[in-house]
Amino acid sequence: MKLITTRQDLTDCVTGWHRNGDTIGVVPTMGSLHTGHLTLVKALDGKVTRRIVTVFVNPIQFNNADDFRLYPRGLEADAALLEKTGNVDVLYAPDASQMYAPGFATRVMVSGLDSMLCGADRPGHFDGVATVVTKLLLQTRANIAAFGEKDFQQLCLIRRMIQDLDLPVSVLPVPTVREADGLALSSRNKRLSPEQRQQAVALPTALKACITAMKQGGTVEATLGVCSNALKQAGFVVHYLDLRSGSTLQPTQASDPTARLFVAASLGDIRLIDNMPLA
Ligand SMILES: Nc1ncnc2c1ncn2[C@@H]1O[C@H](COP(=O)(O)OP(=O)(O)OP(=O)(O)O)[C@@H](O)[C@H]1O
Ligand SMILES: CC(C)(CO)[C@@H](O)C(=O)[O-]
Ligand code: BAL
Repeated sequence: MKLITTRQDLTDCVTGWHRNGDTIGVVPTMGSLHTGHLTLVKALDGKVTRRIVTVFVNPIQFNNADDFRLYPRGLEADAALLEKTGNVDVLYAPDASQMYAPGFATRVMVSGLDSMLCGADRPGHFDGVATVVTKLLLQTRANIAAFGEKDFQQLCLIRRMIQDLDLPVSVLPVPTVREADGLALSSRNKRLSPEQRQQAVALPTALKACITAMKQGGTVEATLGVCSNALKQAGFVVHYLDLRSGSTLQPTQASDPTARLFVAASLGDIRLIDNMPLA
């Protein structure tokens, strides 16, 4: 595996690959890699001949300076983990000056999807995501890009953006990878204290209980209320808990076959998200 940190070296590399008839898969990440990320890389098996993992903690998608400052980082450990998996050709880890030259003034905005759920909670977040993902897709010239369903709203928004901008790349969605107790793997989990880690299991547990209650005929409003209280009792501050249509993320009913339950909630200053389909 080659570590590339400049745009020019990346361009040279992918230009050579395309000339040789290779197809390229990319897994965009913010590093501090875990099994969820490795599952995204594995999902590219048999679909492409070259694989790139990008690691870039994108400053413009953070609406909270402390969240950016405290975001877990560790490029050496990330490189060692990817090296061990043996199926990554390039780890692309640009620094901020490679991505945002002085005077950088452009934003990609996906209206509608960017202002609900996490977008309402984190103003500007999805403009930052859409902008950096556009740049990473153009820089890597990827044919396929893998994204996790753990960040389901991000996945919907990126699909919309790729379609709207005619970007020549297809999206590979990957189901959420979970710990044995159900907690979705997430880089921010590394910031949880042992006590918070125990509390955190309430997140998937409450979602599952909520889904069961809705399937048994409980009204959406009442069921969400019970679930929200369970989370508060476990020590969470709940930012949103909502049932949305799986394609457009509009509010929906339990009878909708694409209905998904979405949650964002914090333990201390650590904000976690999760989602599960009803069906
Ligand atoms: N548990 C998981 N299962 C499947 N995909 C995941 C999982 N965790 C992260 N991903 C995906 O990996 C990609 C990179 O995500 P990112 O680097 O932000 O990691 P993360 O674990 O989501 O961190 P955090 O949410 O704390 O920022 C995204 O497409 C994300 O959806
Ligand atoms: C897609 C992404 C790498 C853009 O910075 C980030 O939002 C993430 O890791 O999900
Ligand atoms: N995985 C989502 C990136 C973020 O929280 O900024």
